[in-house]
Amino acid sequence: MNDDAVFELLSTVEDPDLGDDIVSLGLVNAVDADGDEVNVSLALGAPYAPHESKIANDVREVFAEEAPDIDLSISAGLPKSLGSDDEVLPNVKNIIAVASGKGGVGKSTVAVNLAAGLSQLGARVGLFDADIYGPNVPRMVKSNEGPEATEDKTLIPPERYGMKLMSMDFLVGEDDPVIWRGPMVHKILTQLVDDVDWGQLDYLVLDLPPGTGDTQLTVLQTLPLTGAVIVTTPQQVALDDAVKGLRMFGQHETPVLGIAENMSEFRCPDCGGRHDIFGSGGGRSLADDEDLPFLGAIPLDPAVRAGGDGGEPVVLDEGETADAFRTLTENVANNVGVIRRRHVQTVNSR
Ligand SMILES: Nc1ncnc2c1ncn2[C@@H]1O[C@H](COP(=O)(O)OP(=O)(O)OP(=O)(O)O)[C@@H](O)[C@H]1O
Repeated sequence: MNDDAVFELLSTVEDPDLGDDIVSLGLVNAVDADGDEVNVSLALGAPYAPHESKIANDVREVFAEEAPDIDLSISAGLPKSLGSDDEVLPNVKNIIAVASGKGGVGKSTVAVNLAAGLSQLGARVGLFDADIYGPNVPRMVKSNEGPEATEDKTLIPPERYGMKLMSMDFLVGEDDPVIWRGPMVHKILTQLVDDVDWGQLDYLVLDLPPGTGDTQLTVLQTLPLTGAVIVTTPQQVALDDAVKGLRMFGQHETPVLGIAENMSEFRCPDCGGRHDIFGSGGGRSLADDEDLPFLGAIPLDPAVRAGGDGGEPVVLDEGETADAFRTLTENVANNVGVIRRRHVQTVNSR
């Protein structure tokens, strides 16, 4: 088989999001056909995202049907020319910030379950609790041990549920009130990023503090974010604040991966009824109004709080709420993939 024949087969594989085939979109980095052996390198940027796995599977299927004798191997990754030349976190493929306009809407809960969900899919994940004023991620994953410091003062993050963890909570006592001024926020955040040995990661999930203050600004200015997930509850006050968060990311040209609606409906374990305690559908209509993806609705479920307090993310369980978190995780990963592939496509079509 020669390169042209390989390209012809590849051009029958459609991208599920971008509405064209992978060859026309420029998503084939390279083809190496040598007799019965064919290597294909695809420009995929969101490891374990279901839609990107589907693209790779579709390629395998086309070869299995049309050229069953070929020994096919597929590698995936962004072309080198597009790889980040950022000095900051060069071994981290994607950085996802989880943000909310308003406090208490479940942003940390979503960040923890998203990170655990990505890890459950098979990805290499880091979870960075950047909520310096109220770091509660360690409790939500029951991580009692802090990082270890090596001789050259690098911090080795502890691991829970396969995720590498870093939190302000490891550096200050749990009950110490933290009062940081702007420049200190900047210094501590850059240290937490630079001095930590994250290793190779597919996704680093950041739990930002609520609102649009110093920390958010510092993160936007210092970290090469892939995109942001905005968490809101369905009621109007939360939605109004979520819009402010959206605008902040817009001003810094950070893509928004979508809107997640938390504490959606309450499923009463006693009467079996469904109650909209904070209203309903607000997250979805915000997403529609802003022309952004809706990532999913997480029910108001006592198991979520118990999971948070008990240190076991609900996404790792069974049931409807766990399924809702899994759907959210998959949608986030798929949208990371869309951002990555669209970038490849744009650069290729220049
Ligand atoms: N879907 C849910 N069902 C039930 N309880 C929830 C749900 N989501 C979050 N909670 C609970 O609500 C509380 C607040 O959640 P969380 O700490 O994640 O919010 P936050 O937006 O990160 O808050 P902060 O503003 O302090 O950063 C926690 O006790 C959490 O367990």
